[in-house]
Amino acid sequence: ESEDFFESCTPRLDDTYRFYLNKVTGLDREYNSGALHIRDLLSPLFGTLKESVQFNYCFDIAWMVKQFPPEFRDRPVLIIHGDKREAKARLLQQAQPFPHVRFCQAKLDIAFGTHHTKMMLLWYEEGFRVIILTSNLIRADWYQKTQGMWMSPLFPRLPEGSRPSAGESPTFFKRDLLEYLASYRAPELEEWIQRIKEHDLSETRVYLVASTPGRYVGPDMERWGHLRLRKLLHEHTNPIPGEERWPVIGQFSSIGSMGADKTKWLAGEFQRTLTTLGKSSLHPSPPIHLLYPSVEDVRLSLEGFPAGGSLPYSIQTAQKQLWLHSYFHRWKADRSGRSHAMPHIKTYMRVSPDFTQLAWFLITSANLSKAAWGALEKNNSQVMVRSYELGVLYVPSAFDMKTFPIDETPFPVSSSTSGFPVPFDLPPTSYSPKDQPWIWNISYSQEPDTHGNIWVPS
Ligand SMILES: O=C(O)c1cnc2c(S(=O)(=O)O)cccc2c1O
Repeated sequence: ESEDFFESCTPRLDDTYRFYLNKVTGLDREYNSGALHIRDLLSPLFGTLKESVQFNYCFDIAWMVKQFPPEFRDRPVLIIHGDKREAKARLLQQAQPFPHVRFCQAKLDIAFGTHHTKMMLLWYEEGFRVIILTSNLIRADWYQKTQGMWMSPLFPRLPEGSRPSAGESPTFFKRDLLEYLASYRAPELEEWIQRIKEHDLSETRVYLVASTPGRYVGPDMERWGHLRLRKLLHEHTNPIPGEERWPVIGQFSSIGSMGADKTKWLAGEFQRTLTTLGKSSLHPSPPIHLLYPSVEDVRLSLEGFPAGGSLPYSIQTAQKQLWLHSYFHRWKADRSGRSHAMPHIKTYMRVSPDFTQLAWFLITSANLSKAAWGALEKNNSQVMVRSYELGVLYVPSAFDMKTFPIDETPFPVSSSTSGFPVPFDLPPTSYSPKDQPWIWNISYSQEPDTHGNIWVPS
């Protein structure tokens, strides 16, 4: 059957978790075995493309078109973006030479909201595939950064006349994806909602964790953002003896305003979510490790200081929350050969005290920000979400396991392990007293970066 054909001749991919890193230019080949470039994702080896949708934040349309193989380069592409006014005009102008590229502007009616969601809907002759990822559609995001993705199986078409609810997965991924797409209330997405209804998504083993802008009350509060994550952890994980010693890890590439102290959001509602395990009413305070690159990590990276152009932590925000930086750990990823490939991936997880097991793992577009995850308001009777975000949650119960063993040597990829390929080194490395978090709008001119340059933002 076509899936076997494609799986057999696609690059040898571990397809237990379907979690992949982007290829990084300049690494030993072993560290890119099992990693994927955008041209791999769009290759005929994964399907005979008919049409696609690209949800993203930042686009280089001419570069994107070139990533499709020649035989698919004129297939219709729908771009879902959040640009308005002049930015929208510039984006549409980029596609002037490409009549097969169309646009849909996502509604952003709440201030400071952005369309961060990164997803590919790929409609093939053979069926349908979904990819949820962290990379923008620009060359720099696919060159020398650490990025990740979840790639769905090939979803076959349902037999004619199947009920729309057919093809549902044990994780209700089909219902949840359709509800997310419906939340755009965009006419251009109607035909895609219909197409997905006609396919069998039953092999999906991840839960969708999405954010869509709005103010939510009552049961709607648990549909999006961190309260959605809390609900999934409550329902689909189990309490662990000694769970107060199981650290939480948050890893991200940008940081919003967290308030004057940790009780305002991070150690309050957000920590309550990240420490949820099953229906235990305990509210443990396990260690929380936050991974965000230091100035030295950026200076010594493959890209050098320009890597910091995608780590937009501003001095205006940082100076209001110096308390946050005591949680920070460096970006160190020798296990994937990516210690010098700055992270644009975002991951959150709960690990065992000896860092050999996972209680759950999330890859998402969501950075450490209230805009992305949502914040409770009105005496906790309402939650406000500003941005579109999208990620997938792995829980052991969806893989008939109690916990995920961690694969400490994920590269070169090998089909033998059943371990989860956590992309960075565990345990995390705390900042040294001299380390400072990378801030993108101040100067660094004391020591040159790997390219011999200094950083003087305009
Ligand atoms: O991937 C994204 O969704 C995303 C969003 N925003 C970014 C910004 S900024 O809009 O916050 O200034 C600055 C640099 C990189 C960014 C980025 O990579």
